[in-house]
Amino acid sequence: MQNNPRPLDETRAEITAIDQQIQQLFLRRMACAEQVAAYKLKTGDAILKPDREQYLLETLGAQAPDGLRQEYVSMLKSVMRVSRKHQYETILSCEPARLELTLAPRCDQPARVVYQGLPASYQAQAAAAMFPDAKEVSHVPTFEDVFRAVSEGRADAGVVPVENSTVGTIHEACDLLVQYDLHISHSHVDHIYNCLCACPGATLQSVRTAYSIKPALGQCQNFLKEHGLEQQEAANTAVAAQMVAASGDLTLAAVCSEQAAALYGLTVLAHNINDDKTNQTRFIAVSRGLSARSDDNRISLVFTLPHKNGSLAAALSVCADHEINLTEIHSRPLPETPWNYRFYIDLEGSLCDPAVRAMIYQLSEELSTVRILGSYRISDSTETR
Ligand SMILES: O=C(O)C(=O)C[C@]1(C(=O)O)C=C[C@@H](O)C=C1
Repeated sequence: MQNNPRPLDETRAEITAIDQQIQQLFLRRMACAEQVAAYKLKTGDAILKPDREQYLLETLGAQAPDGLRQEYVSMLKSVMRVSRKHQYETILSCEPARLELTLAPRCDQPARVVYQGLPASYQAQAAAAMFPDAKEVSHVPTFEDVFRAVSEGRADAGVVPVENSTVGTIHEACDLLVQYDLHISHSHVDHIYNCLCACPGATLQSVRTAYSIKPALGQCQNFLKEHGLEQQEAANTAVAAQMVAASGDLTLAAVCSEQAAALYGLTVLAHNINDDKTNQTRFIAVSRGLSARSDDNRISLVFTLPHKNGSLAAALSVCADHEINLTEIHSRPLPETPWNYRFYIDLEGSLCDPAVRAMIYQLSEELSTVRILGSYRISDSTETR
């Protein structure tokens, strides 16, 4: 390092001049990318050419000085990534059918809606808020039953929770989204106010055990621990309420909504016992067939990645290059391949946006498995994500 560094303005003036030169070179390079795109449009050749990229990275990388090789290679990778982006956009604008999307009409008023649990569960409340005019609303014992009912055509939409603001992702729903060929068509966020409820005559002193579905227990950990309550899992908050009511046992309590307490004849011993008073859950509706509308503002994708250095960063950079904002990412382990993951991402936009389509085209060409889980509109004013 120099003891008397050059004044910042002078160095910045030189940087600006260099950046102008780089810009000229960049424009020439992108003009080449357009030529390549025209050639590949005609020949149907793939845009991504890993061998060619590897050759450039190795030969040009070897010419860079040791202390700057990594920096140079990173820059060259970015240049080639945006060169591909430009090619995908160019080709897709000429031939939109390159991105094969079979779209079904969106049904905002499904006749038959199914949810897991029992009436007065949070899912039941979400289903009613999402589809108030449904002709037939049914409930089934498990999340998988919801997916099965929709896939087999016994229901037109299934409502499941996917994420809670306190305990995070509801993994089972995410796994089922991959196992079943269904798509997210609607999304809804509800505030969740859990209460401790027990049979009439019970008190906070008499209850010993709290029953509920695992995420609901997770949302009330501080309260349950402070009151020394043993925690037992039930299939659902409303199932827990019904079970406690049927037992008549003054030592048992359910963590459920006020509505569930009222429906099953329980007394509320403590209102809003959540650790986080802003506790909210996001529900989705799944339907058969992928649908899209121009006023959709969220897209969900799932993909797997090669077990290679930088592959997740490269995939996310593709989203950023197309200026598509990422709102959520999480991963799930891939069964039977330890330490390999499936990635779920939520992005802002609609499948009708040309930029979103170009991004999906690039991802689906460059990653081995990309599935569009849905394009939908975030409907509730509480839904900020
Ligand atoms: O040479 C090609 O086939 C190109 O498409 C050009 C280019 C590049 O920008 O250098 C871009 C994408 C390929 O993966 C390899 C190289």
